[in-house]
Amino acid sequence: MPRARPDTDAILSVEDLHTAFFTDKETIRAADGVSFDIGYGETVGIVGESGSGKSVTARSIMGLVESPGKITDGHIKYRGIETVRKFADRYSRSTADRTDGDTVGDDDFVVVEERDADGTVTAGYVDVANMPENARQRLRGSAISMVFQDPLTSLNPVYTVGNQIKEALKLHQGLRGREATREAIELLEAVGIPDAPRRVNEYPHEFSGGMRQRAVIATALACDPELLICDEPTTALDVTIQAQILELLKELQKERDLSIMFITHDMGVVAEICDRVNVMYAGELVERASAEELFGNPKHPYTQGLLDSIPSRNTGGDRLSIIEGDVETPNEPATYCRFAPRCPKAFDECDHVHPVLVDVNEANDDHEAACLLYPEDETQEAAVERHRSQTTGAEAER
Ligand SMILES: Nc1ncnc2c1ncn2[C@@H]1O[C@H](COP(=O)(O)OP(=O)(O)OP(=O)(O)O)[C@@H](O)[C@H]1O
Ligand code: NI
Repeated sequence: MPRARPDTDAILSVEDLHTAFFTDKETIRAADGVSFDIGYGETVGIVGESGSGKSVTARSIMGLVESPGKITDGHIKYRGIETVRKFADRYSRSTADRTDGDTVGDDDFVVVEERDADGTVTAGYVDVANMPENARQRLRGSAISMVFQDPLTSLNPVYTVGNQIKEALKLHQGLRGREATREAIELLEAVGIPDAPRRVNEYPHEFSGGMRQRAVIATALACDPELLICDEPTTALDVTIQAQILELLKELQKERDLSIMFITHDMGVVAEICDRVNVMYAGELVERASAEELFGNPKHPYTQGLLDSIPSRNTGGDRLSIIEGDVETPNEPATYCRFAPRCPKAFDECDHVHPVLVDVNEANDDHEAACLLYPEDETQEAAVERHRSQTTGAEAER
């Protein structure tokens, strides 16, 4: 059951997202029923091993899923009010004669929930999952902006760093000429690039790895986003530089009131930057909690395994243990626990019942795990029954 929380707390709500790749050989259910929220000004982590579906989830939000991939079901509700207003003016039907609380119907991707007395939209959302491509293009890189792992894929080697930032400024804020140059320099300074007035005229290859990633972040900020999606932004960098970039993101978040979705496979990085964490496995979220709670009190055997595998300083950086085996590719709808084959705590039912996210116990309503062991204060039988009934219920609805 999704937690009751006023909608307006979240700038982004992903609801039962299904994104699949249809290849000749197989269907890969890369995001298979993913739901989570990102609150205003919050940093939310998505963590999991390679192939668990983190990037596909991010690309779905950005409207960047490429063929043979497709969002097949679910909603991605973006509530940034400026954006909703812009889209409501442009796309929604007969906005003028709609009253408070009125929506434009289920199929529409702009939903206005509230207007004030003079008709200004005060609440609503655009549904990225159900947007036509032309609308998606307008959204992309404006309200939501993305920083990828490899800065070289985001920067074009034949243009100066400054020109790339200026291009974004022109596109999204209509700035040109000297005004744009001044703003580009300011952005480079904001991301901690020294000697910005000179470096603005340099090419990406003249920047070091860390400086390049700073330049990418500056470019992402050029459209003045409310939500920044970072997909492993520090993975290619050495530890010292990584720490600096994380510091920078924290500062920028405070200064610009950014919401951040942060993707990583590194639990150490999660601990460093995230307020809340979603743990992903084979296309599904298997645990979520505040970062403090997740690290202090991990409940899902997969999360416990991930935490045990954090390289420890005490062991000279050696991994304490690793989870044996690989993430399975989700080809079929899950009718069992996808982690069971690797799980040290698996029992018979894990092969036959699909676990759904449930509160881990009565006392804790902000910590959920998708594992038949929970709620832990119920008998094992009752817990299994709860998962069984919720899965069949959800399936029947479809
Ligand atoms: N373009 C594509 N065509 C076919 N399958 C794809 C494509 N992109 C991703 N997938 C599949 O979707 C699944 C999830 O991939 P995704 O890139 O989201 O994983 P990830 O969690 O981001 O992993 P990593 O940590 O390695 O970046 C994988 O099985 C992957 O093979
Ligand atoms: Ni990825």
